[in-house]
Amino acid sequence: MAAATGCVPLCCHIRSAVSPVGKNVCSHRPTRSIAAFLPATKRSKQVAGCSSLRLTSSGLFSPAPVSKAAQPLLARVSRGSPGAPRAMAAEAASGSDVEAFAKSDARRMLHVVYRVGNLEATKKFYTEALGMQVTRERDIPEEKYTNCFLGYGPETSNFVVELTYNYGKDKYDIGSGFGHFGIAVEDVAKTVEKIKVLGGTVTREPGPVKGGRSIIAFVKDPDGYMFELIQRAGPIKEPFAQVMLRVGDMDRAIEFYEKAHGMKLLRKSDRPEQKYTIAMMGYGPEDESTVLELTYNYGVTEYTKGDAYGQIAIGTDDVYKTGEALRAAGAKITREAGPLPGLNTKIVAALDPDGWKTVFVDNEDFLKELE
Ligand SMILES: C[C@@H](O)C(=O)SC[C@H](NC(=O)CC[C@H](N)C(=O)O)C(=O)NCC(=O)O
Ligand SMILES: [Zn+2]
Repeated sequence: MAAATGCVPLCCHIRSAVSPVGKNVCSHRPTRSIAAFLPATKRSKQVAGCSSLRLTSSGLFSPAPVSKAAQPLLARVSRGSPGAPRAMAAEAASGSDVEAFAKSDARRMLHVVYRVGNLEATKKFYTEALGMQVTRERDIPEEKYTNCFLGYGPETSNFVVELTYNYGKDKYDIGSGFGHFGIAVEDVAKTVEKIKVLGGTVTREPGPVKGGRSIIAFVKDPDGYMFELIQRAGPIKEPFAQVMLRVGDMDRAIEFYEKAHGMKLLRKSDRPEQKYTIAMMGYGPEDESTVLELTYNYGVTEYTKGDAYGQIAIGTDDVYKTGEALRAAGAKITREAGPLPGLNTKIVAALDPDGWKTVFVDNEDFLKELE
C-alpha cells in the first residue's frame, strides 16, 4: 500500500511528480481521522476551529459569514446526499461536452502549495504582519518535512497557503515566473507601517499602481516571496485575493484556463506604458474569491520556475470529467484521475501551457480531510 516513498500520500496535491530535488515525493498525510491507515506519524494538530473571519486593517479578525462560494458545496455535502454532486456532474458531462462540465462543476480555489526555508519565521510573519491564522499543521518525520496551512478563515470557505518545510533545506530558488500573492486590506498604509514596526521588508511604498488607480504596496516574506497589499473597502470576505503567475502568451493562457479549468475571465487590463497585460481568472467575483492573476510582459515568452513554488489546488465534483476536460484542452496530465492509494481521496493533476501545475481534488474527499 505504501507509495514509492514509503508514505501513503493524501489528496489535494502531490508535490511535483518529480520534485525539483529529483525525487518523487508526496506531500500529504491525512489528518487525524484517516491516519489510522498509515504508519504511525505525528498527527496533524487541528487548530481550534476558527470561524469564518475577516481581516481588518489592524490585522484583527472578526466573524464573517461563510463565503458564498462554499455554501452550495457545504449544503450539498451536509445534505448527506453524496450522489447528488456526482449525479449532477455526470449529467453535465453526459452531454459529452467536458468543457461544459468544467464550467458547470462546483469548483473552488482551495490552496497554494510552496516551499519555505524557515517555517517559524514564515509563520510569525504571516500571522503577526499579514494577519493570517494557522488552520492546520502536520509533521512527517519519516519523510523529513513539515506542512503548515495558514489563511484568513476556515478551509471550508477560505483559500489558504500550504507551506512545506523540508528538513535541513533553508533556501529555495523562487524563479522569475512566480509573481506575487495578493492580500486585500482596508488600509494599505496602516498595514505597511505595522509591517515596518515588525521589521518586515517593504519593497514598494503605498501608492496608486503605475498606470492605474488601485492603492498597492509590495512586501517580501522571509523567503523572498512577494506579497502585494491591495487596498479594498470592507467588509473583505476573502482577504487572500490573488496568486499572480507570469505567462508567455496571454491569449493561450486565457483560453486554457477557460477551457481546461472552467474559469471565467473576470477582468483584463493592458498597460502599454508599462508594457504588460494582466488577466484575472477565477470561479467567483474578484472581490469575493481568490483569483489567478496572469501577467504577460510584452515580448517575454519564457520564465524560470525555480524549486520553491509548487501548485494550486482546486476543488471539483468529478476528477474524471475534470481530467477529460484538461486533456481535451491540451493540458499535460502529470497524475491521472483517481484515488490515492489507501486513502481514496481522488485527484487529478496537470500542467498549463507555461508549465504551471494545478491539482484538482474531489470536493467531498477534501472536506473529509478537514474533519
Ligand atoms: C492588479 C494588481 O493586482 C497587480 O498586480 S498590477 C501591479 C503591477 N504589475 C505589473 O507591473 C506586472 C508587470 C511586471 N513587469 C511584472 O512582471 O510583475 C505592478 O507590479 N506595478 C508596480 C507599481 O509600482 O505599480
Ligand atoms: Zn496583483
